Amino acid sequence: MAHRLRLLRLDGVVILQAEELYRFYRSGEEETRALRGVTLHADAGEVVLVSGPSGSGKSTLLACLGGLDDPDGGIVRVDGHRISHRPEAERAALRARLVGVLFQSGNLIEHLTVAANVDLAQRLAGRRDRRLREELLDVLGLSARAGARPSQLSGGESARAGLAVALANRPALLLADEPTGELDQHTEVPVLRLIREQADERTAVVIASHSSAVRRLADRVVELKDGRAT
Ligand SMILES: Nc1ncnc2c1ncn2[C@@H]1O[C@H](COP(=O)(O)OP(=O)(O)OP(=O)(O)O)[C@@H](O)[C@H]1O
Repeated sequence: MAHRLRLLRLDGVVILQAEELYRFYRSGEEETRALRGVTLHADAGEVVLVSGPSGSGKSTLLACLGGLDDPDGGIVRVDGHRISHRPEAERAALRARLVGVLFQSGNLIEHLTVAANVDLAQRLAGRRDRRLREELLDVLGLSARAGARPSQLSGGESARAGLAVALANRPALLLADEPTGELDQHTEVPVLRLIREQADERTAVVIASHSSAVRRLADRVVELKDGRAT
């Protein structure tokens, strides 16, 4: 099985194409050059780790890749669709359909149950797939917690519920910013296993992380330094 999946990963279908991204933050006379010409590609089935010191631009890069932020220069394409340089509503619609986003700040809506959070992610993409929802909750060990609200979840359960939401539409691209940052080694394992399995289903995965377990999982590492990829 592992062999077959490894072969699938080698066929080089480019899912993410980010070319020469620039992002500057300005406030008064101050200018922070968060991204200075970053180019990054990810293939179907590939897990790319974005690594680098604090402030090197990792979160800014991931936000631009998922259309949460718009770069000042350069272009981002996901599965052939340009997601950069569009009005926010268009970026949001493309993101809902093509990109799963798992950020540390959380992607769960507090007043909705875990199941309703997954449903909402599907509705935003114009879909409804109860079976996939049940499958995700089952694989993530959350079936018994489907009716719980985010505030009632442990840290590990929250991370897994966030992943269920990120994967609710079988995204072409999964972006994760420190997905296991608040987890201990024990709870990190199932989250990373599911990310690997998702990649094996041909999703391209880009993860920003300091975790050595994520580094071991990655097929490729891109180092960021002062807004540049080295
Ligand atoms: N909204 C913002 N306004 C102004 N400057 C910002 C903003 N967001 C990020 N920056 C600056 O841009 C640079 C890159 O920040 P970013 O958060 O992308 O780095 P990072 O590598 O993700 O850091 P960390 O590992 O600490 O999360 C930093 O100098 C940061 O202070």
